[in-house]
Amino acid sequence: MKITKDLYQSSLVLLTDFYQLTMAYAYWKSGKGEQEAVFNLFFRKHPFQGGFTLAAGLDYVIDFCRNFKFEKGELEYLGDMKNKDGSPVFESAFLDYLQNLEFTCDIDAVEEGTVVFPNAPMIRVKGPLIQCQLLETPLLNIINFQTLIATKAARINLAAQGEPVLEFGLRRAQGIDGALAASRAAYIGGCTSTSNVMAGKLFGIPVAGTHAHSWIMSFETELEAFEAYAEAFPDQCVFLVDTYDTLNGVKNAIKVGDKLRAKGKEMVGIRIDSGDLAYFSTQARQMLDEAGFPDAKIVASNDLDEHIITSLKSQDAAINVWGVGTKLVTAYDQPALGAVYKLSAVKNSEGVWEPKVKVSQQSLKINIPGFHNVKRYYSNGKAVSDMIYLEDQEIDPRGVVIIDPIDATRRKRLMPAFYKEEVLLKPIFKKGEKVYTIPSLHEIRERAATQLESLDKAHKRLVNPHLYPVGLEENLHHLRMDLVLKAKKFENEQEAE
Ligand SMILES: Nc1ncnc2c1ncn2[C@@H]1O[C@H](COP(=O)(O)OP(=O)(O)OP(=O)(O)O)[C@@H](O)[C@H]1O
Ligand SMILES: O=P(O)(O)OC[C@H]1O[C@H](OP(=O)(O)OP(=O)(O)O)[C@H](O)[C@@H]1O
Ligand SMILES: O=C(O)c1cccnc1
Repeated sequence: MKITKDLYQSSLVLLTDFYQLTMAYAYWKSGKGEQEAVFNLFFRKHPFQGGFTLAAGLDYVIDFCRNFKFEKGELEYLGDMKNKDGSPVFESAFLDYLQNLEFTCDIDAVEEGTVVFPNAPMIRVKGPLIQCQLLETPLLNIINFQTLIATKAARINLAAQGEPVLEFGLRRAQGIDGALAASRAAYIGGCTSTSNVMAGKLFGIPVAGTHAHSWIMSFETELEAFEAYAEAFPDQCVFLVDTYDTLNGVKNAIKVGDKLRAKGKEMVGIRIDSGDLAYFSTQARQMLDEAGFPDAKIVASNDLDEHIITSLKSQDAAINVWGVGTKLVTAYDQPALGAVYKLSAVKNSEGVWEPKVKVSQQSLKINIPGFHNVKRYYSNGKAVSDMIYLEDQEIDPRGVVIIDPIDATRRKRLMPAFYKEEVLLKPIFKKGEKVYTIPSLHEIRERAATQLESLDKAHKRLVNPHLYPVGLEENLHHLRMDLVLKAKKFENEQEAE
């Protein structure tokens, strides 16, 4: 998949916040540009007040990094930028530096389709400060959106309890790229198909759909419209029955269904797009069954989301297929995932790594220092805990204490030897070379399904989910606390002066 080549004419290096470029310039000018650093991308809170988040977007990140190159047009644009006094913002030697800049970072990341939790790194970038800094905005842009939509899709699919969810969002999505990325993420999250034909072509997602009210309205009668549709698509008839009178629409669908059957064809089903979906679906089911169409599917649409689907299920609605658009692709009712990208270590002039924390008034916002990774422990296929640990830390298989990063009184003792473990950050780039084999979108979707299956249902419920335990390995916890206390002491001393 090539987002840069297929969707855009040029490289995406300027798809960044201006301050990344001004910082890059200042790093370069101060001689720090090549200093090695580590940044981590993570979020602090699950979206939708949920208990899990589903990672998506890494494929775009890989594509972005592989095409990370300042070309002539971009350099000319930057070269033309002027300060208030008319002097150039970026001196030409810096533009020469950018022209020669090759992507040389190490990137480790959780694979797409992995269930992820707050505070644990989803992506770790190690490399020269300038490059790490320039990756911040595009990585956040890509991961925040696709992860948000994949998570929404997973919630909707969980509510549908394995019944097909067709993604219908293109018309209401946030622009062209928003729509395409949303269709991709929705497929990862478990949707069966998309109505977005370009997403089908670009990503290999199955495309599917029914027909609109305009089709019915363009004929004298609904029956004629159904007959003409059956003529064109004898094997793929899903009749939209609610243009005039829903139950009369079902009767017309049955009439055309009988005619199709006489020709050796079967109607696939009907779609209901308005009114009380529980009432009309159960009525329609009864009518279809009595007319000898027990296998005809009932598709429902109309502003559905995970909560309405759950409610319809609790009302015993006879819906088999769910068409979901607006609320899926716009991530209703949480417009953004708040993932951030924070510096966690720099290599000093003696070549020694120095872990870094940003001390904040809110303990929630204190980052995790050092060069760390995440291990997930599984018992009988179920995920039991995630541990964030310093990568060079020996882990005692006989016992390890993990400590909640926000509330240090919440601790858990684990016996790693009892569990199957998975290291979640996988090598993606080494010194700028891709070392990861990108799975197909279908494999990513499979991984998402397996990952969601590995999560206890207490963490998957839509309302008040049980908190999944994620903790800092003891030594990392102490390192973090020491750094925070040191920084606070320094702050206090400065205040006293
Ligand atoms: N039985 C039900 N239980 C819960 N929510 C439902 C039920 N039936 C429909 N809904 C949802 O209620 C919302 C509004 O439905 P409403 O009946 O007002 O739509 P409508 O006005 O008939 O449709 P339209 O405006 O498209 O003609 C939609 O989000 C729909 O999915
Ligand atoms: O409701 P969504 O989840 O976004 O699903 C897509 C909607 O798009 C279509 O409606 P259309 O655009 O014709 O408008 P409508 O609301 O008047 O049916 C379709 O009939 C669905 O209702
Ligand atoms: O195919 C459909 O039924 C469809 C497609 C887009 C939006 N609403 C419905």
